[in-house]
Amino acid sequence: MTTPSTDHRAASDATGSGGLRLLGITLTLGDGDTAVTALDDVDLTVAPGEFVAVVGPSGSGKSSLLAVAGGLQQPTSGRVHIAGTELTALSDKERTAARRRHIGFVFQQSNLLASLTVREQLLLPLHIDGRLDAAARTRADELIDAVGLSHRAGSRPHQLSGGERQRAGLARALMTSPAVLLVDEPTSALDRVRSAEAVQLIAEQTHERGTATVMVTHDTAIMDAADRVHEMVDGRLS
Ligand SMILES: Nc1ncnc2c1ncn2[C@@H]1O[C@H](COP(=O)(O)OP(=O)(O)OP(=O)(O)O)[C@@H](O)[C@H]1O
Repeated sequence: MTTPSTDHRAASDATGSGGLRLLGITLTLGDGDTAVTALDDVDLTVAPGEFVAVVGPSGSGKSSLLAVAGGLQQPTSGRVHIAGTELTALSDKERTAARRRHIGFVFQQSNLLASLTVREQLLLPLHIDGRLDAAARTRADELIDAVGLSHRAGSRPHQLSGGERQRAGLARALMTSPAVLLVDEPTSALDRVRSAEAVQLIAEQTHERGTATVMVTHDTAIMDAADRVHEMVDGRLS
């Protein structure tokens, strides 16, 4: 039997200095006759500073992959390592804390808080962590500018278009420079120019800040911007 310290070393070795690693991930959803193998023995390593795109038909398991990689869903078997920690070995409470600290999510539904302005959405996570300083405020303003929302910094979600809400969600996810960034089809509500800008921003932040980024997409322009493209078919990644 290994000691906790040995386990920790093993976890660090699996990801080097950070990044994301999925090892032998299987996810079965539903029971009995209706059981579906959403993920079938998936291995994926994304190094810090690497931008990986995952493409595949509807129902192939792409959203399940992001949910497991981000600790939102425990796999049926296999291990997830993020930033030197084995996410799948943590308690629910520890996993929630690790998720807040290390992972940025950009989902199609931006999940913005209705009562906060765009700028407040970005500052809130740092405020909760007691890390809200002048540098954080400057970074918030830079990111709001980078996603083209400077004129909307004081607006609340109901005053924004769908594309603007998505861009605010992207800026918020980048705010804490997460070790791992998980993006679900970020461009569906964006026009082509905005979409290219959003992808460019994600690629830049990935490379500059050493983020391990996984983006699920159907968009060939995004595939061109990615360092690597994997295909998902019937829960298997190739
Ligand atoms: N709660 C659930 N219970 C049973 N099966 C599920 C459940 N959620 C998803 N599935 C099934 O798991 C498989 C993978 O779904 P998933 O949402 O990961 O695919 P996807 O590639 O993201 O699809 P899309 O591109 O349409 O969003 C599908 O066959 C889906 O029907």
